[in-house]
Amino acid sequence: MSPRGIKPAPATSAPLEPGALVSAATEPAQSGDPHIESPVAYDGILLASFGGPEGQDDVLPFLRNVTRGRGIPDERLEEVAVHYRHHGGVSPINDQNRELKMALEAELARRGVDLPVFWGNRNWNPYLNDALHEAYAAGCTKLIALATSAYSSYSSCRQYREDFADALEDTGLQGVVQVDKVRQFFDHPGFVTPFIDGLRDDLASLLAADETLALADVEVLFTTHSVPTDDALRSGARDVDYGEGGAYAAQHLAVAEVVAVSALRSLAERDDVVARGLPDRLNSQLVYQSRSGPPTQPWLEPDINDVIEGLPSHGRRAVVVVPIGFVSDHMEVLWDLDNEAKQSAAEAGLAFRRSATPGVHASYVAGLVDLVLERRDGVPVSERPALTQLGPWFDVCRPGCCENVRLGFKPATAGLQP
Ligand SMILES: CC1=C(CCC(=O)O)c2cc3nc(cc4[nH]c(cc5[nH]c(cc1n2)c(C)c5CCC(=O)O)c(CCC(=O)O)c4C)C(CCC(=O)O)=C3C
Ligand SMILES: [Fe+2]
Repeated sequence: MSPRGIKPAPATSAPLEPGALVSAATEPAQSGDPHIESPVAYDGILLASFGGPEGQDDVLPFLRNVTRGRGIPDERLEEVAVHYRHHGGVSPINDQNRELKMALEAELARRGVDLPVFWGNRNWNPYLNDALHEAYAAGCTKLIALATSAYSSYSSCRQYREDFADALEDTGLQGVVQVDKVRQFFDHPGFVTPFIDGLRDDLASLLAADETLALADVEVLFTTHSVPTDDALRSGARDVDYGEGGAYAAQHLAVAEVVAVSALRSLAERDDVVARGLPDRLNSQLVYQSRSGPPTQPWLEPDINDVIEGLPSHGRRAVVVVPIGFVSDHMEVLWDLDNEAKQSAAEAGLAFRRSATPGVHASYVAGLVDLVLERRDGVPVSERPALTQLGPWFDVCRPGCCENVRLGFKPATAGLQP
């Protein structure tokens, strides 16, 4: 799929202060400019991820890391641990990142780009501290980070930036090593294309498996991680109203629309599909999964399982779940979708497909390299690919971006303070 709609910034729905786009960037991440349009001599890539346990003995220490500072008792953590216990205490996420690192290295080599990749996690081995030590030992002091998280929210944006600042302090490398971060890439064609391909293939496969089924009988559920509504409202930039659910929801809704329209357009080229009747639009909606936190705390809704349960009363006979919030098949996908959502669909008598995540899809890997090079080379904003009106997102996070009021202010790299 070729990138459609490469268009000039600024985004209509994310107004900036007057003059904010006039870029005279000499100072990368400390600049007041949201986009850096002059080259920066990065000498390494920091692949930053969540991390996960790799055996039963790792599970509790890992969960204590994830929830540190929030005083959650071990017996409550054991409830969450069930998902990991069931899979031998092993999260698939680390192997997925090992594969991604190798795929990035291969793509960089193919393009003749001489940038080493250092991998570090927020919550498990290898930690961000390890990656920074490794980078510094290799002589690298200007790092551009790729976090395995595409959207704007505390968990998917700011928490990474805070943890970079923390790791720089821990390692004594503050002021020695610079850590910038590529823009949130929710609407980058490299990230979106695998979902379009996946939805197209899953719809075609549902039709092939049941000759009485039409596209009008199918509901497409675009799913992402629920977050506290407080966090969602503060996602993006302070002083910009992105509507209910903040930038987090707005970005997902915009991506869902692109994926639905593009998959349908691509199915319209297939005679076997057209013969079964082509609707003007797919039936689709955005749903949320994997909520945690106390029941009294509002999180984004509706929950995917509640929605699946109600689908038969709307005449649906099949469901395709498209995990647009996730970059790979980690535990949230394996447990909450391939296990729970699939079960909900079976109970509702619905045929079920779960679309692929980007993983190491060639377009995703190439897109991540493009994101690094657009910063290294200072590609003008008008030439950066973005499939929604919200992007291309900021290189330098705006003041207050994705802040967390419960945890309070913490220093962060790659953005403007506070
Ligand atoms: C938006 C978002 C993403 C998507 C972006 C991205 O992909 O990064 C994500 C990813 C992930 N979340 C993961 C695991 C966990 N997340 C937790 C807790 C939480 N996540 C949240 C949000 C998100 N999380 C939130 C708001 C909380 C509550 C914390 C609070 O109350 O402030 C907890 C604690 C226990 C619990 O609360 O359930 C665990 C164990 C794993 C690893 C999976 C594996 O091992 O394969 C991954 C990739
Ligand atoms: Fe999470």
